[in-house]
Amino acid sequence: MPRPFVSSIIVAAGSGSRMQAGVNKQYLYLSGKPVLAHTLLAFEKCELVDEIILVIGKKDIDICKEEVIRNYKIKKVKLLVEGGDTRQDSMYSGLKEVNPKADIVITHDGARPLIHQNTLIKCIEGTLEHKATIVAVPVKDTIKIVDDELNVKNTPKRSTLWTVQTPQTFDYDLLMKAHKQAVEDNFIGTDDAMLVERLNQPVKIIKGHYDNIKITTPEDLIMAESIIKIIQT
Ligand SMILES: Nc1ccn([C@@H]2O[C@H](COP(=O)(O)OP(=O)(O)OP(=O)(O)O)[C@@H](O)[C@H]2O)c(=O)n1
Ligand SMILES: C[C@](O)(CO)[C@H](O)COP(=O)(O)O
Repeated sequence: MPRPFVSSIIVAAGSGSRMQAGVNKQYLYLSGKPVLAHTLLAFEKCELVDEIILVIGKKDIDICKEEVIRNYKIKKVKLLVEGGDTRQDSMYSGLKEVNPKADIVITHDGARPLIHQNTLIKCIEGTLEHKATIVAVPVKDTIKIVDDELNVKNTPKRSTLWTVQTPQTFDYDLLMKAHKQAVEDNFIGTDDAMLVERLNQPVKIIKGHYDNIKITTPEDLIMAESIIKIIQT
């Protein structure tokens, strides 16, 4: 089989309200580089990735071009796309701009800067076989289902629970079909896999790493700094 064309969509157009930084969290500095530079450099370095569609907020165009793309010489970014109101809207805006010759689309949060190279490779190779793969790690805590008044309703079996991250990687046509169907049904999900699951398409887990954290609240930045120090020693 010829080498597949792999497009990546990186969404970085959120408001970062839980970070309360006054600037989009993707431009906060982590170990001397903007968070988004770490994320983009991982995709730039991966030989299996052919292009990056980067979805950003309108107000971030200058900072993104100057402080990230130009400073860190990110050559694979084919297009900057303006994001939407929800993560799903942003992703769909990016998906519409993917090179139509793409076989596989690998989606990722701009706010997950610690993605490992071996995970990217496992995602792409796994998707050639399974059409839909998502990175996840087994849940370590006991999880409770609760009602609106915080009464515990039940305790699911922990061995069936996994915490889902990104990348989430799909056959291009499948992901496009899933997003179009979600728009038609007015369905909003918190990850791309939910849209694919609605089509009754099996989704396979790729076991990832606990340190692929999403920078969401201020303590996540401190944690990410510590993880980078450990990796570098
Ligand atoms: N309308 C949106 C919302 C989210 N995202 C992106 O989706 C990823 C995951 O979202 P999250 O970390 O929850 O980001 P925010 O929505 O920015 O955070 P918050 O909920 O704290 O406002 C982030 O890289 C974020 O930039 C996006 O591109 N467009
Ligand atoms: C896609 C995701 O990162 C998987 O964990 C997550 O669902 C994004 O959700 P958020 O509400 O935008 O943080």
